[in-house]
Amino acid sequence: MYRNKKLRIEFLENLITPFQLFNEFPISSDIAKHVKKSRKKIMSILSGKDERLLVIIGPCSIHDYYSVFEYAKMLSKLRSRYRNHLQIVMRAYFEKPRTVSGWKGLVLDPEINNSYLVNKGLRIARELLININQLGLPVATEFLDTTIFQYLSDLISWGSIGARTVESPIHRQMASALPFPIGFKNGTNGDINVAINAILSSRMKHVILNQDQYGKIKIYRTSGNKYGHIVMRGGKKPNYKKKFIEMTSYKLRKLKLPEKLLIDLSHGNCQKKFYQQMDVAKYVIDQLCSKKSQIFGVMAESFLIEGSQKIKNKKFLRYGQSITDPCLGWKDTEILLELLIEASKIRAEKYQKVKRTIC
Ligand SMILES: O=C[C@H](O)[C@H](O)COP(=O)(O)O
Ligand SMILES: C=C(OP(=O)(O)O)C(=O)O
Repeated sequence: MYRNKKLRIEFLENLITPFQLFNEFPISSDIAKHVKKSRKKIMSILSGKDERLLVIIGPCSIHDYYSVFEYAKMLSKLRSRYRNHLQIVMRAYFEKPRTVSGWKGLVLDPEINNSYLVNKGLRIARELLININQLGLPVATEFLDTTIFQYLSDLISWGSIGARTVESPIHRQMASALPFPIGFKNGTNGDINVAINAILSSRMKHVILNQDQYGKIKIYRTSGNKYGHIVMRGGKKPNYKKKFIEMTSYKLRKLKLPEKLLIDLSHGNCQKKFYQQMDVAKYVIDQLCSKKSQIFGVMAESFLIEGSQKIKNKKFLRYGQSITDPCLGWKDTEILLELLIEASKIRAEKYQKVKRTIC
């Protein structure tokens, strides 16, 4: 085995190229059209042309193909039923940023045993992304390793830069290259300014070093992404309440940035108590119904079975339950979406009334 004694590294194996993976799992023209359309719809919601509520929902992380695909099939039915009022996008998170250490997600370690079969992880992720999109369900993911986006981003409609990487220039620069809206989380300590700086930075052109389809490292100029926005995810304390929304809006307004906010019902906002996502949702719904709000969407963590389980041998894991943050179960997911659809309807009615009065 190759070891470079001058560096603290040990060679494991060659990474497949994006070209190899695209050949094994090509995107059909129908799926490409669906992704393009979904991105446009999210952009329209962000620019205020589309009044529907954006709902980004799904497991905290993906560790198993079958349970996630079962969840996707159930969610896609609700997406069709609620399409007039909600734009539902499924969370499919394959990379997990850790506060200190822990399982790094399906792409890095698909066997969940520190074997780091990254090529296998990429293949599973791409196949799953194709099949979820095939259901007509757009997909959201977090981009963590700056190499990975070349393999999967053609199948993504909304991306996230997480609370642990939002201050990283490299991640902001990567966001400036991505052709879809990006949600920047506030920092884990609750700092909003790091996310606002990320929005500003990702709107600019940058130069990045990255591989091409054949694995050759190139120097690229990015064109900037005008669809960056903030995701309020709380910190040590929640930040979904009115005073935080108003304060963040004010900061955005002063910088002439769109006053558009997405509320993460989970993470610091539910203080990792999964059921509190429902309480956060009820508060946000009140906000949505009471006046024309800056909130254009919400994010929730949900899976087939509520809660979470400890990581153990893959064979003994409970089917459909998170191995990272605890999630709402399917029943509560249905209830949550019903609540959100009511809020979206009330909001749309009010908006129509205002429009009619103006006319
Ligand atoms: O979203 C998942 C987790 O909150 C994130 O990966 C951090 O996890 P950790 O604090 O358990 O490492
Ligand atoms: C890791 C996540 O969130 P955050 O960066 O807000 O902790 C997540 O959404 O899975």
